[in-house]
Amino acid sequence: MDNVTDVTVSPCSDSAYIKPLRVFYKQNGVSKTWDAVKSHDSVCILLFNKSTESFVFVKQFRPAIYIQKSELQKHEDHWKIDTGKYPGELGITYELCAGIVDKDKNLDVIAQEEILEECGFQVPLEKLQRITSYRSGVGTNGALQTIFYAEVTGEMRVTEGGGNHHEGELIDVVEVPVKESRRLILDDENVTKPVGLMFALLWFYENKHGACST
Ligand SMILES: O=c1ccn([C@@H]2O[C@H](COP(=O)(O)OP(=O)(O)O[C@H]3O[C@H](CO)[C@@H](O)[C@H](O)[C@H]3O)[C@@H](O)[C@H]2O)c(=O)[nH]1
Ligand SMILES: [Mg+2]
Repeated sequence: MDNVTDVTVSPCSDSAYIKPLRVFYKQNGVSKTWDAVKSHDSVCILLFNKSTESFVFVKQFRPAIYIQKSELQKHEDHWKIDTGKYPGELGITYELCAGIVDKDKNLDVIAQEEILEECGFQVPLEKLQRITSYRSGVGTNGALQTIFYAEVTGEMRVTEGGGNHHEGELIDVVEVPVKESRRLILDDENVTKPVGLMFALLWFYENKHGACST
């Protein structure tokens, strides 16, 4: 998964996923501009496997994280990244199972499909608990992310997960015992992760921890 080579970066104006835009406006009569990205909303799910008393996370290579941690070298109209100096592992993250809202379906249905596709569990809709929603960014991208919680068991696992291979998704499913996960909230800054994962764990320890035996 971290065997990333031949990295080239170019400007982007015709994406199916994002729209980089420049906003012109007046605030209290003063002219201003702001550069922002319009993108899909998303869902994510904290999955707790009761059979193993572990959280089910996904690990994947994230180009956005990788370019942020690397140095872009200009070559005419594009950039290159030296993968000898900046190896692919820089872009590997631990995340909640998550997916973009790019279909006209209810959020819980999208979450259910994402759990099956990425983690291999068949979860009935009534087992999905909506926790809350929040803006995933405020400076450049204000998309809405809705977070769910679901408890699963070994019997609910129907595939190995791993993402949609037709779309080229390459996802490792990792289970981290509840006992070891607390360090992901504050202590382990070397694990690259989104704030939603940290929030979800705090929510679990605050609201659910008494429900399991650890
Ligand atoms: O530029 C792109 C963007 C997406 N894809 C494809 O689209 C899929 C999208 O996957 P999906 O699982 O639906 O969404 P995520 O990439 O997991 O992103 C969601 O989950 C992330 C983790 O919470 C959030 O940061 C994002 O905002 C949210 O959209 C990818 O796997 C690719 O197959 C591309 O090929 N190129
Ligand atoms: Mg995803």
